[in-house]
Amino acid sequence: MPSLGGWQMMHEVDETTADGQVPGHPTALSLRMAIRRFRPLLTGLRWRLVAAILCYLVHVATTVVTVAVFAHIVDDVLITGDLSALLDPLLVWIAASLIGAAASYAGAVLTGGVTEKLLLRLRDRLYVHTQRLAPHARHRFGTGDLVSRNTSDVEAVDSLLSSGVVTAAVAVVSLIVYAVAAFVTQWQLALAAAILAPLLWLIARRFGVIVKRASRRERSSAGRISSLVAEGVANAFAIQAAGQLDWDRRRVGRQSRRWRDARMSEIRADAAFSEAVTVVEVLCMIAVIVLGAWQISSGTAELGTLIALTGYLGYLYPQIQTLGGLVVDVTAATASAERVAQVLDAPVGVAETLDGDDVPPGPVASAVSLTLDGVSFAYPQTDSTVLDDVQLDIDAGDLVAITGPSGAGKSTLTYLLLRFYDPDAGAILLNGNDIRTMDTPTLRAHMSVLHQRPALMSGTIAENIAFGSTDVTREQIVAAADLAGATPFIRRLPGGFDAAVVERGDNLSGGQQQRVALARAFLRDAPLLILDEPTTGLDAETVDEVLEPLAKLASSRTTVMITHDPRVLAIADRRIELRDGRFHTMAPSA
Ligand SMILES: Nc1ncnc2c1ncn2[C@@H]1O[C@H](COP(=O)(O)OP(=O)(O)OP(=O)(O)O)[C@@H](O)[C@H]1O
Repeated sequence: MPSLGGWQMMHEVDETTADGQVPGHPTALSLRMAIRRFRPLLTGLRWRLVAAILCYLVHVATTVVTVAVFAHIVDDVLITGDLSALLDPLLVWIAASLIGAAASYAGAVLTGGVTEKLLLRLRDRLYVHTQRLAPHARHRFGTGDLVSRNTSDVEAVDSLLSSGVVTAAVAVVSLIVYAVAAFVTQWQLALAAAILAPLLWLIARRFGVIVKRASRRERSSAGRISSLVAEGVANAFAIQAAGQLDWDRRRVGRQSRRWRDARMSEIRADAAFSEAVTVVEVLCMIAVIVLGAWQISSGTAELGTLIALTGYLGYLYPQIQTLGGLVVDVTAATASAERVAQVLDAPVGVAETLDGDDVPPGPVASAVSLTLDGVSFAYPQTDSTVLDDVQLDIDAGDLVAITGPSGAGKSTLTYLLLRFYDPDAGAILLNGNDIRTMDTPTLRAHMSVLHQRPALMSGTIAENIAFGSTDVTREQIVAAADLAGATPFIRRLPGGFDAAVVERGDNLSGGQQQRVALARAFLRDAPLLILDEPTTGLDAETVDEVLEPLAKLASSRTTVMITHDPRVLAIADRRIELRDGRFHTMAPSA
């Protein structure tokens, strides 16, 4: 495993800059760029958005009708006292309200459908990309931060597209409709009301910038909190055993306070924006009422006209407010869009993995030889060579043990074999074929990997054994467990093969976990076995128990085994030490 420096363990690492950007992830997006970037997600959904907008416009039209009807009732019924003229406008009012309600409902359902579909698409794309990140890119983000980007940040992107687009389109068109209705009703009063409207727009733009800066810091802090919590939960026992609960609490607390400060900036800007808008609105209304009262007193306007105009303005101002709020919200959401884009822009293991999505594993050779031919490698954006022109030939069926000091590059070698990276120079050959010429799923179908800590998932024992194999029967699962010597302990579990395994297999002992992983490798039956410290952390007795099935598994396969354990080294055909970027053959007794 890549070593985690002591400094990192003891000090909180926060790479966030003052405005919430993370160095090394420089994807800064303006609102327009963010929309352009994610717009392809709307493919095939645009007509639904248009339909939703049309529905909302029908709703707007019905509100215009109801205001006009009310003005008519004031002038022709309430002022004149002619009750016989009341029925027709009332019927129109009721009909318009019913149509408006139905249209608004349809608009909400259509928008919701688009939103959910869009979220589904983005979540899927982001998660697949996250899972395929090159190891160095994954480490740079941190687990918790990636979780946060895959959950809350993804949702925020939606406000840029589906609901944002609908809300903006509806607000703009409604604004035009209400403004036209207001101008038709009484243009002088409408003009007085319109004079202050651009001020609202300027206020929204200004607050948008402030909120975006705060949102960036808030999102980045939220991601950092997720990372610290994920790390803390995973290391809870070690933290308590080392008496570091307080230290752990303090570092989460520090980040929580940063988050709170960023949230307070957002809250202050949001509240100030809302109040500024209200003040401007009140000024507009006062202007209209003063001017309207003067016109009525001088006989140039009727009461119904003034009521209709204030009615239209009553509908119009919320639209301006919505648009202004949208500018603020959507600008803030670009902070999340940036974080999602940063992951999507980060490098994956090898480019071919993305294209290999649906490629079924091709025919897998039953035996493979492995050659490292002058392989050199340095991690991207570093200049320290990990592997330097290494040469290795392993015949089909041989077991080669690789040892070497910490940081020598043993785990890196497994990354290269699995093609999370390609060598900078030289080639890795499987049966004489450069692995770069194979599609990644087929290449990986040739391999079983066993880690020091087996990758168990929540599910049942049987599901965990079957992980990585397709179309397997219960009999095959049991047979694999027999070969791994796992059946006795599995049978003792309540539920046997259907017993529950919790996240990371934490309800099984280290030896039991390793045997489930061995059973998994037996079942997968791949010709190349990669073992990365398979017995580290196991006591001597458990190592003895695991050793026999391990040797059995390796006996019919080509095996690369990273280990320092002398008992495990003893079963190897050859031992090689990786030191200073080169392989050094060790004497059999070493
Ligand atoms: N993601 C990464 N980005 C940059 N450098 C890395 C990365 N992962 C590992 N390294 C560096 O590459 C070198 C080899 O690391 P690697 O994890 O392969 O060593 P190792 O032999 O497996 O060590 P250990 O036995 O301690 O697990 C180390 O110097 C390490 O710091």
